Amino acid sequence: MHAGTTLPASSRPLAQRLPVFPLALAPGERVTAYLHVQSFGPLIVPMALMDAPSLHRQELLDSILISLFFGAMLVMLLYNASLWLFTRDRSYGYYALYLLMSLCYTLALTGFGPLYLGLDGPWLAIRMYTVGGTLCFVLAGLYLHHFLELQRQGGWLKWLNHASIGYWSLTSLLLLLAPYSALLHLLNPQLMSLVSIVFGLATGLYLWAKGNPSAKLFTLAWALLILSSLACMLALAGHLPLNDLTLNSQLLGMAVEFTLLSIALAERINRERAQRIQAQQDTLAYAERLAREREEKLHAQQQALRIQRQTNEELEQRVRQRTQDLEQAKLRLESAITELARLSQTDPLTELCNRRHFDECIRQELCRAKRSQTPLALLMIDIDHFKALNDNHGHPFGDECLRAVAVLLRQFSQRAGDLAARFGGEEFILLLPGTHRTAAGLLAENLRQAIAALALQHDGQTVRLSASIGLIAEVPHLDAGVDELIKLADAALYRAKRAGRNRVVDAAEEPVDSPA
Ligand SMILES: Nc1nc2c(ncn2[C@@H]2O[C@H](COP(=O)(O)OP(=O)(O)OP(=O)(O)O)[C@@H](O)[C@H]2O)c(=O)[nH]1
Repeated sequence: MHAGTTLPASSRPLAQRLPVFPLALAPGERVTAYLHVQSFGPLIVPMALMDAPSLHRQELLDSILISLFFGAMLVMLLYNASLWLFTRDRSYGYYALYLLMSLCYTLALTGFGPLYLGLDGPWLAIRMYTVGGTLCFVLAGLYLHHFLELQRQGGWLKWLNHASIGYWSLTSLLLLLAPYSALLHLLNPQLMSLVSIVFGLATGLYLWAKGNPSAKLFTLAWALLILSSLACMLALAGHLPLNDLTLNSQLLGMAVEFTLLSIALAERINRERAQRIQAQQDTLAYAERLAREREEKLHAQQQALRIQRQTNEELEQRVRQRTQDLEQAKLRLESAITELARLSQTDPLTELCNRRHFDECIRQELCRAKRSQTPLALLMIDIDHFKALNDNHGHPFGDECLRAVAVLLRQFSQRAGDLAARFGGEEFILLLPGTHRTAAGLLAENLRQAIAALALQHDGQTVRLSASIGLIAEVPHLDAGVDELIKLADAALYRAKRAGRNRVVDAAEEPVDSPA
């Protein structure tokens, strides 16, 4: 009879997952049975002789326990595979694959795969066990790399793990192609398993000590797997009692390891979620702070703008005010200048033109008269006996008389271009451009009469004035000068004085009129 996992179930004497050989014995019969054992790897051969009901009871119990184990594995596998699908976090993907490979390995180890899933036949049964086991190390290494973030740790840890992954990948490939027995001495997988397991534990402990939050549960899970595997190995070596517990301790350890690793992943999800929430809160707080700062900046800018606008308005207002002040000052200055100019041209007592202004005007009028060859008349008026008047009635009254004569002079010089000026003392001069001799003589006579008609009151007395007038009126010849003109008028005046005063004398002839 032949039995074993490498045989199809149909070729086995009994369709059992473990090698079972039926023995039909009569009561009290003695038989000698020989068992030839051949294995491609380590094999436990716990021999037992039991009747059919006991075998079925035992098998049922084993199947329930192992099925529970597979069920738990399957649930965790699906759970982690779905987590990977939704999160795309490679830790979940590698862990799900790790569970899948562990499932293959344990299916082969327990004999469930070849028996119930039809995964029998020497090639497949052996590969499920060997390649499933080595791929477990590959995926455990990848899981370790991502779950404990060895990339971030860098250095020797990362490279040792890479080396372990490389070794187990190569072994998996070779085991797919070559028989296990041929590679056994070359690859020494038992020793390398021990090295990898110890490396995993050391890595977990090291990172736990460094404060990696995921390392704690990982280390616990890994340590439990090692302890359970150790218990199984010690039981097999005869150092511990070989019973159902020690025999299946590795499976138990794996179940606890898977559970702890799942919890570790769940804890990581929770931690990462908390970190995400914290990060979101931080981001929110940061965004709020930014918004607040921006608002404050905006407010400050608006305030600065308002202040600037206010300052500008104030400045403009001040500039406007200052411009108005300047305009007014300019106007005042101009009027002051005008007033000054007027004052500089005006005799303060009589408010007629003064001598200086008269000199300027007569020069211009003389030029114009020469250019246009029009007549220019000049009247020199001197109040008679003014000294006596001053002496008799006082100087202030003399001033009043001068002002009264000035009023008359203004009345007699109304045409455009006419100019009445105080020539000095009690002497006045009247410039009449464009006035012919006859008209000038007539005007001089009327003026004389008007002066003579003045009746000024002083101390209850009526004071009368008279004036002598020298007149010249002619179209000036081209060489004529102002001095010459004045001299001629003055000479006529002198003659009027000499002739008895209160009269008009034309420079060109004898006096035109004399008092009666
Ligand atoms: N009140 C007053 N008297 C003045 C002013 N200017 C000159 N006089 C006086 O006028 C007088 C002029 O006298 P005179 O030059 O001798 O001439 P007059 O007495 O008028 O004699 P005749 O001209 O010859 O008729 C002087 O006594 C001056 O003091 C003035 O602004 N106000």
